[in-house]
Order: sequence, then structure tokens, then C-alpha cells
Amino acid sequence: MKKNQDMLSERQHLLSCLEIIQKNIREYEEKEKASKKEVTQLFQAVKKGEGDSFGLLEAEKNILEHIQNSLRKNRAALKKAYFGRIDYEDKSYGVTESRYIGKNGVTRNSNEVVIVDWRAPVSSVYYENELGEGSYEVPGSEPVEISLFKKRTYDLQGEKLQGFYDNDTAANDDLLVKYLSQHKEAVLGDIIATIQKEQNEIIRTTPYKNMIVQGVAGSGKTTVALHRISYILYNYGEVYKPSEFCIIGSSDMLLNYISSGLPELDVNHVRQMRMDMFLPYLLEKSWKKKYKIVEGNQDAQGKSRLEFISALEDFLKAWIDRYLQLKDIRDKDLGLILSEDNMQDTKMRNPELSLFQLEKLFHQRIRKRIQFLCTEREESFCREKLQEYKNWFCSSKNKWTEAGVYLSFLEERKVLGNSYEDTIIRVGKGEFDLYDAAALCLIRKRIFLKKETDEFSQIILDEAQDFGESVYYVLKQVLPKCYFTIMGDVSQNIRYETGLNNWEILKKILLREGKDSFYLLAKSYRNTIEISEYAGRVLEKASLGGYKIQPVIRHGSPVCVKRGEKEHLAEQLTTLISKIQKRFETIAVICRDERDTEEVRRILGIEKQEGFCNGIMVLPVALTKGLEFDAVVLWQPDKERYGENIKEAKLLYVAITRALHELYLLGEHELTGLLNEKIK
Ligand SMILES: Nc1ncnc2c1ncn2[C@@H]1O[C@H](COP(=O)(O)OP(=O)(O)OP(=O)(O)O)[C@@H](O)[C@H]1O
Repeated sequence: MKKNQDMLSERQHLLSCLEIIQKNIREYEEKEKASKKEVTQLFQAVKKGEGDSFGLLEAEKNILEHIQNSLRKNRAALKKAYFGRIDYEDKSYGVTESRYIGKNGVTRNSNEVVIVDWRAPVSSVYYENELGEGSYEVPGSEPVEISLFKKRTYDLQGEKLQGFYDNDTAANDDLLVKYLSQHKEAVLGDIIATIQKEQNEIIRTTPYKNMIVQGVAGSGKTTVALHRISYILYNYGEVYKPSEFCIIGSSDMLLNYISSGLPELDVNHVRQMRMDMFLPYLLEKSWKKKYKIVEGNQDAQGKSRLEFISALEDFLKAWIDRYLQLKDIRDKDLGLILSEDNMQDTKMRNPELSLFQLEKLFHQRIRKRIQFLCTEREESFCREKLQEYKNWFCSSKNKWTEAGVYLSFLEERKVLGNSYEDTIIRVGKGEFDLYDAAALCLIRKRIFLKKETDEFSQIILDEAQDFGESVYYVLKQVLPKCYFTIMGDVSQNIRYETGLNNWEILKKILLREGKDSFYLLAKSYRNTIEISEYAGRVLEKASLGGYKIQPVIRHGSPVCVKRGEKEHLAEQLTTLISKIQKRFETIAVICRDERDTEEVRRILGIEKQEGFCNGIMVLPVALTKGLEFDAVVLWQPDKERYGENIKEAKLLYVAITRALHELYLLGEHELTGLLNEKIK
């Protein structure tokens, strides 16, 4: 009876909200029309060169953008107005509030909040608080104490209210499972209605800290990272511009997939770069046009380690000392100009300054001291003295380059017994791998840098296990004012020799004690229980039992293993794919390497794909990292292709965990031993 009454009043509430939204849409459409007209007129005025029309045009364009944004939000809200509600008493004011929470905030008459945006501080109550006493954080102010007495989750389909659940868990499991059973379109799903408590904590943590998130495959790392950007831009819009954010990944495929999810979350204009583009970008003009990024060679393993970059640091320290040669600067007429102690002290207190910056600073001091010591002297005498000491430090007059310094370092290492012969040859030809580029960045920072870049403030790194320690060390040094959000899974490190197989060193490099955080995400939202359990067989071997997956309870079909004779395999694959195609939107055939990938593309008559798309994709396993598909066919998962070692186990783990609903294994030989069932 109570439920029926509630349902009735909820339906009425929804109707009244929809009326407000429709009214807003009508009003914004009118405003848009008027603003567009104004823009056109101002544009004509600018063309004629009338008065200050350019300034007015720019201002009107901003207004138009604002109107269009509001229009877009209201139109989206019409499709799904809200997903949750919280009723609570605000302890500070002793008032009772009832708030509906949606993906898009809606207001009446531009100021009365009707639906609260999911990113607003109060919305965190919905994700975090249980019924009873609690509080929520407000950026830059004291937490607000509350007493929560209702938390409701809605199932809205378009403009229809299908039902609601009162709950004291973060998000209703029924709703979560329902959400998870939907088919995947070629866009990262937004999870706003079902964000889990542990994910919410990461999304809403202050932007003024570094964090590392270890999350099993499908635990929402990428999704959480995107929601965090959206949250920060909403709440700290005065501090950060979108262009100060840079998302870094290892492949265009991954970045392309990520960027598809951004506009949905109201995030535009954030930067994205592959790591092998980002490092050259940081080098600015020091990265010469003739330089090329190349794949790592046999030296990459050594170069990816912290010891390598520490040795480079030592080398650069010695280099700086050799060229500075600090000693008392004494003039026969003026006496002591600058003491060695004074300069040593300055150097020690400013470890972030490059050699060139230090020399510039010392020159400024020399100049000031000479002017002071010459107060009583002729002006021409002072000028002569200034001229005499103008080039006391002269490193910047040398024709050094970052690559030249790097070669000197490598030669020295060779002398010390480590041979980097191949790297020396390649660097000589202007060819650098990721780790060489990182080394150049550090050399530039320590020796050549004139001005620190402040282009970026927040760096978000996805699939962080792909890169070695030395890259992180360098990023931290060359971007000292940036905060880092690092998302990864060491069980998915498919660059076994160079990437990260545990987080310990990275924690030391990036996390400041007491300020920064390491988070674990263990629940997997992607795969069905059947697929998760199958992946679990391999995970044991991929992470030596490190991080276990907890699947969300969602059953699907059993994993299907098919074997066939070589000559029938192609036919079997096409039949299988056409069957799956009838039920799913995104399907991947995942192969061990490029050669197999080519073969399968030929069988299915598919061209090479550059970006993530709906339909069938044929990809080598290395390129599927971070992506997901409704159904996956694993091509030839035999022991010849996936040998029984940790490296191959990681690859296979990545491949299996790409499937949301169905997984097929198709090949001519016996399955690799990595897929053997666990001995209980
Ligand atoms: N709270 C949630 N509610 C509903 N779906 C979720 C939730 N969290 C994650 N998902 C879904 O789980 C899937 C996996 O998310 P995502 O790709 O972000 O995981 P990941 O940890 O980056 O995975 P991988 O390491 O394999 O790349 C996505 O379809 C995402 O929408």
C-alpha cells in the first residue's frame, strides 16, 4: 500500500520535473535563436571593421556556448532525468532536504536547483553514506554534518518510471546487474548511476594529490579516471582548465577508445598523448625534426630500471660540478665578489635549477655585487668590471646537445662494464626508444632548461604497467608541479621485461608519505562469473597469486572451447562469427601476434582498423589492452603461441578479460597449459 502511494507520488514528481525540463528547453531554444542572430550580426560588423565589435562578438560567442551547453544538458535530462534521491537533515541548519540526483543538473528559472548534478558535493552522500549520521566534503570548506534517512535508486526508461529501490547499500545490486547485462556500444559506458563506494572515493579525492590505483581487469580504472576528470573540472573549474589535463596511454587504439567516452561526461578539450609522443613533446625544440622514436631493443630492459636513471643523475651531477667549478670570485681591485660558500649554498637550496639557470642566477648576483662594490667609483670603471665578469660562467656557450651528453654517459657506462652498444649506434643515427627519450628529458632538465613548463597540471596515466620505472622518475622530475593519477594492473603487464611487475618502486618515486594514496580495486564489473573464473585460472600464473578478482554476480553462458582441423578452421570461424553477430554489437577476434591477425583478417575479409569501432574487430592481443567487447573469440590459444611462463600468462589474461558476455576459444591444437584448471 505504502509502496503504491510512493510510486504515485514519485510518478507525479517525475512529471513535474519533466515539465520544468521541457520549459527550460523551450526557453533555451529561444535564447539560442536570438544569440545566433546576434553572433551573425556582430560577425558582419567585425567584417566591416566597426568599433569594438570584435570584443562583443567574442563575448556573445561565449554566451551562445553557455546556452547551447544548458540546452544539451536539459535535452539529455529529458531522456533520463535522475537516478537517485537522498533525504537528509542538514545538521548545521536543522533543515530537512530531499535531493534528486542526475547526470545533468537541472534548475528552474536558472537558479532553483531541481535536480542536483552527480558531481556536486552533496551527491557523494548517495554514493558513500549509509542511513544514519554522516557527512559530506565540500571542496575548500568544512564538511557538512547530516543525518540520512532515505536513499532511493530509480529505474527510469526514457520518461517512464519503471520502479525504484530503497537501499542502504551504495547502489542497488539489481540495478548494477541490469546495467552490466546491457550490450556494449563502441563508447565507454558511463557508470554514474552505479558508481561504487571504493570507486567514488577515487573519483572525489582532492586533485592536489598523487595516486596509484591497482585494479584487476574490468574493475573500472579507465572509467573511474574519466569520471574523476569530470568531477575535478566541475568542482575546481576556477583552478583548472581542461587543457591542463593530459591523458597518457600506450596506443592510439586505447586513446581513441578513451576519448570516445569524454564528451558524454561533459569533458571537452583535455589533451591526450601516447607516451612515445609525450616525452618528445616535453623536449620542445630539443627534439630535433630528424629524430625518430623507435621500438625498444635489447637494452630497453636495463634502461627502464631506476638504477639506470639514478646512474644518469650521478653522471649529470658530476657534469654540473665539473663545469661550474665553484670557487671564490675575487677581483684584484674590488676584493671578494662572491664566495664559494655562498654559491654552494644557493646550489644546494635550489636543486630544481638546471646548470644554465644556476649560471644565470650567479651572473645576476655577480652583477649586483659589482654594482654595489663600485658605488664610490667612476661609472666607466664599473662598466669595465661588469664586462670582465659577464662570462664568468660559460656553459651555455658550449655547443652541447642532450643527445651528445647522453652519448657521453652511455660511453662511460660502457667503460664501467655495461654495454649499450646498440643504443649508442641508434642514438648516433637520431633513433630513440621511449627510455632514451626519457633520459633526454632528464638531461634537458638538469643542464639546459631555461624555463619550467606549466602547460600541464594533472597527468592521468592509463595502463600504467606498460612503462618502466625510469619513465616515471623522469616525469616526476620534469613536471614537478603536476599531480599524477596512475591507473594500472601489474597482472596485465604485457611488456614483461620493461614494464611494471609490482608497484613498490613506483610508490617510492611518486607517493609522498601521508599525502598521497595507493588504492586497490578488486571487483570486476566487466566479465560474467563464467569468464571471470576462467580468467582466474590464468591470473594465478600471471601475478603469482598477487591480486584476486571478485566478480560481480552476473551469470552468462559457459566459456566455449572449440577445436577443428586446420582446413576447416576458417569456415568454423566465419560460421561462429555470423552466429555471434546476430546477438552482439561489438565482437573481437584476438590473436597472439600480427601474423595471425593478418591471417584472420584475410579469412573474414576485414581491413586493418585504426580506431575502436562497432562490429567485428581483429586485433593482436597487445592492442586490446584497456578495450572491451560483448563477445571475444580467442584465436589459436595453444601452447606454441602461449608458452607456460609469466609473460605469456599476462598476455592470455588480458585477452580473456576483454569479453563482457561471451568467450570462445577456437584453434587446431591442444590448449596451452596456462588454461589448465587449478588443482584444488
Ligand atoms: N560501478 C560500475 N557500475 C557499472 N559498470 C561499471 C562500474 N565500474 C565499471 N563498470 C564497467 O566495467 C567495465 C570495465 O571498466 P574499465 O574498462 O574502466 O575497467 P579497467 O579496470 O580499466 O579494465 P582493464 O584493466 O581491463 O582495461 C566497463 O564496461 C565499465 O562501464
